[in-house]
Amino acid sequence: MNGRPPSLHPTTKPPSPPPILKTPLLPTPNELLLLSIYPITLLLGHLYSLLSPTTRHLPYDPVAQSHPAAHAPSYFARKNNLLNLLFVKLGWLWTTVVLALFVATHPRFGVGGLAGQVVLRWAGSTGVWYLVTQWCFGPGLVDRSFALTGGRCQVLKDPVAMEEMGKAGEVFTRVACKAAGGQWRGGHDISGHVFMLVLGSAMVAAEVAPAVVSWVRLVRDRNGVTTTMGSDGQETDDSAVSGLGVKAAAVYLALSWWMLLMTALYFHTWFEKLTGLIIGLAGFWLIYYLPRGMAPVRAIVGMPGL
Ligand SMILES: CCCCCCCC/C=C\CCCCCCCC(=O)SCCNC(=O)CCNC(=O)[C@H](O)C(C)(C)COP(=O)(O)OP(=O)(O)OC[C@H]1O[C@@H](n2cnc3c(N)ncnc32)[C@H](O)[C@@H]1OP(=O)(O)O
Repeated sequence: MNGRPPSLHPTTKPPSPPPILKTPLLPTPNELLLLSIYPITLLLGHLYSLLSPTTRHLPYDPVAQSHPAAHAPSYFARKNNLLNLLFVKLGWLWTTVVLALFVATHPRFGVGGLAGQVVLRWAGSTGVWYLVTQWCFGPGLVDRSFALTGGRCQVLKDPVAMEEMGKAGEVFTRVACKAAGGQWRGGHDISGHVFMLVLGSAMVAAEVAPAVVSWVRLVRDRNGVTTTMGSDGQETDDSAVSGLGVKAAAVYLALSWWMLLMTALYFHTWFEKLTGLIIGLAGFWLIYYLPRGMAPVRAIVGMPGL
């Protein structure tokens, strides 16, 4: 002890908090919160299906990826439910229609090359969807990965056709297999529903969210009677941010979430849904995050809301 009282103003600085990893290539905390809706929906839906007394004892057909129709626990557990046939099976068409409606009805796309940049981002996402589900220099990636993991089309009704296919060692598609009266079995079947619902809804949300955020800001400003100006200083028109395009997008996003939940509840194994989610998010990252960190690419495709 030197008899001196301890200083009230220590000269050494308190340790600074660890630096937060900030990179344009990763989602911001708010974006992460929104994106977490996908894994949470899949996880809770799947857990419910394992625990629920109504579904857990029902027979499940791993080849059809569903409960047999006679034992379907609900209308949405049947493949021929109307939302599946009209909304998901034509899902990319609806994604395109909703995005086009948004661009056509929102005034911010009237000037500059903004609409062109949305079309470029749409084209990128469409390319990803096409390569994964439809065609990738032959069968799409979903069908290729099925064949690579040991899957084959078994044409049970026609042994000759089956032998021919076996000899050719062809990569068949699920659609062609079903059309030939066969069963697509034995491989890892990435959930196309999860992939497409995640990629399409994330794209629509990313494009439309900035307009809704500016609308929320406008309402808040009005409540405080401060201003009716939008973020760009122009007078903001309510219909521009809550108009037909935004309403269509809201309906589209609600239906996408519902069908994702239904897939989580009644279809596919957990791993097949997980791989659908990972590929869907990877596709979204490729089109919406990678360009953020590459200035020349960003200058061409832009970013939603900027
Ligand atoms: C700002 C934009 C402006 C644009 C301006 C354009 C300018 C350029 C100018 C000019 C160009 C114009 C060009 C436009 C073109 C646009 C692109 C199109 O629209 S193309 C046409 C539309 N086609 C689609 O949309 C197909 C979408 N569907 C698919 O891709 C597949 O069906 C997919 C990926 C959704 C699913 O494939 P799975 O159903 O075969 O496979 P799994 O998801 O693994 O499911 C396995 C089984 O489980 C059932 N299942 C799974 N989840 C289910 C659920 N929730 N409910 C019921 N069944 C479920 C399924 O039904 C399936 O059964 P089971 O094979 O049918 O027997």
